[in-house]
Amino acid sequence: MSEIGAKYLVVGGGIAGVTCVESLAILHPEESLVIVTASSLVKNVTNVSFYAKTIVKFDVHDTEAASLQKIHPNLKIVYDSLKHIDTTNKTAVTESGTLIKYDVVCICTGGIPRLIADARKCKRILGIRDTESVEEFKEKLSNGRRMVIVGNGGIASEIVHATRGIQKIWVVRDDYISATFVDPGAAEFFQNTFKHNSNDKNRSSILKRHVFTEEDTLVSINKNLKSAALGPDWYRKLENIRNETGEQELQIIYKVEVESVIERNNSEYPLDVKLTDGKLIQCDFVISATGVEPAVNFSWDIEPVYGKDGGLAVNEQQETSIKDVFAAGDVACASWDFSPQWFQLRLWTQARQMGSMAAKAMHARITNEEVLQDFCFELFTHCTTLFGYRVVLLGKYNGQGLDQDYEILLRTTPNLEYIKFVLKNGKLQGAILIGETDLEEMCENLILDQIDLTPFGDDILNPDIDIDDYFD
Ligand SMILES: Cc1cc2nc3c(=O)[nH]c(=O)nc-3n(C[C@H](O)[C@H](O)[C@H](O)COP(=O)(O)OP(=O)(O)OC[C@H]3O[C@@H](n4cnc5c(N)ncnc54)[C@H](O)[C@@H]3O)c2cc1C
Ligand SMILES: NC(=O)C1=CN([C@@H]2O[C@H](COP(=O)(O)OP(=O)(O)OC[C@H]3O[C@@H](n4cnc5c(N)ncnc54)[C@H](OP(=O)(O)O)[C@@H]3O)[C@@H](O)[C@H]2O)C=CC1
Repeated sequence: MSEIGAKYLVVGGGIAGVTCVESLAILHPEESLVIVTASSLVKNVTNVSFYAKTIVKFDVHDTEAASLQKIHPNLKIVYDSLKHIDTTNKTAVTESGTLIKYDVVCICTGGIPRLIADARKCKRILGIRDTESVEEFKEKLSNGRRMVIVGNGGIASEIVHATRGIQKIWVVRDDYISATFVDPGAAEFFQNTFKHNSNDKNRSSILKRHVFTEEDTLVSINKNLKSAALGPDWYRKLENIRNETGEQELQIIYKVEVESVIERNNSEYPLDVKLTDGKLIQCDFVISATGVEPAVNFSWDIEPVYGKDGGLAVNEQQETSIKDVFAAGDVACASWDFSPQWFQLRLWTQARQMGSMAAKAMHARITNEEVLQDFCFELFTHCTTLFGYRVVLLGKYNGQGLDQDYEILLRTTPNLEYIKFVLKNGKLQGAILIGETDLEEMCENLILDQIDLTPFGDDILNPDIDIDDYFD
């Protein structure tokens, strides 16, 4: 067994692990650091642009792990998987038997797709996580005639938008699409893009503005995982794939789940998918885009506390229940008392923020300093692209956790923009900004400063009034 030692140990080469390494390189370049990564490619963030103080957009690429050595002269890279961690004696052992002694460790092992139940017995049910799974999906796409997509979050929305030349049956358990990210109004806004060409320059801008209340609007790695999770733009690889079947077709089936998937040998289609409403769909394969499971795929001398979602419970310093063991990214379950406008969603942004926070806290532990939680945890922010539109989500954008006690202010211009403000007691709690709204910074300020907007009434979203002037 080979043996190495380091002050800092980071496990996982996804965005959380790499950010942790990069931050430690800045905070403590003279100290020894080891990263254990199962893949020679790690994630790298570029083109960081700030829409506002906490609203950040960036690109994510694969890069050779060895390139990390350029930024950290004392970095050692172990190309292996963590097998066991002994938190009492502060040692970690990898699959091929390397023993690593550490002072502080950060677990960044990410997540794996949480698939529908029958996936265990059927190879035609696919999850999407990494480059390998996309390759398999591409192969199925180019030969398939009909696919069923299950789930109503980011991956399902992107697949529906990006795929062509195959029949798509999208099975969602909500009564509107893309429920993880948007509300029924925004879903309708997106669905117009299925019917109209959003690039049509002659579209008429009909403007609607209305104050809604809740009642009005809302119905109410593991060891086999060799590379990190994909991120923005992964679906572009799918855009040019067509098969011989011709026209694209999309059918959305609402308020149902998949009851069972059965393989058939002597049938036109190899799969029978039975839905909870009794309907039977025949198809070539099923995409299960049904969320993420934290990947705690190694053993411990002492089990740490887990969060409700199976992730490693971490406090505001990203430390687990075991001293000197930190965790960041999809594997972690945020278990502190959140600020009113923040909550956890497993996203690039949060993996990066947690990786950076963990590095600061690990450094503070080694140097006996105190560190406060980073400001970015004050406000939930997410910038993405859905159905070809820029989408910025801020704070409690869907009224999450606000009970029934909030108001919605909405402005929408079909095919152009959809703006939703969530207000409680006259103060902005969250916002959905779809399109080039240019309202990000103003919304960020209004949420963070909790300014009473009652005096402005509906003018806050009046397109003829430059609301920024009020606050200058
Ligand atoms: C298809 C897809 C599209 C996405 N699109 C977006 C998007 O548009 N915007 C967005 O914000 N987020 C997006 N996400 C989510 C985002 O990719 C994740 O939240 C983020 O990558 C998590 O980073 P991570 O570092 O925690 O985990 P991962 O990226 O999963 O990295 C974990 C790493 O740890 C390694 N590992 C696992 N176990 C071990 C072990 N025992 N020993 C050593 N190494 C190990 C893995 O091989 C991997 O390299 C998307 C996710 C998917 C799957
Ligand atoms: N543009 C972006 O920002 C993107 C982000 N991602 C991220 O990647 C990760 C994986 O994406 P994804 O898989 O789409 O996960 P998400 O968590 O975004 O969405 C999962 C969806 O599946 C539904 N679901 C869960 N279990 C079932 C089931 N048994 N039957 C039917 N529906 C079910 C969930 O419903 P319910 O909410 O009711 O549980 C939810 O609508 C997530 O962390 C996501 O945030 C992925 C792609 C794009």
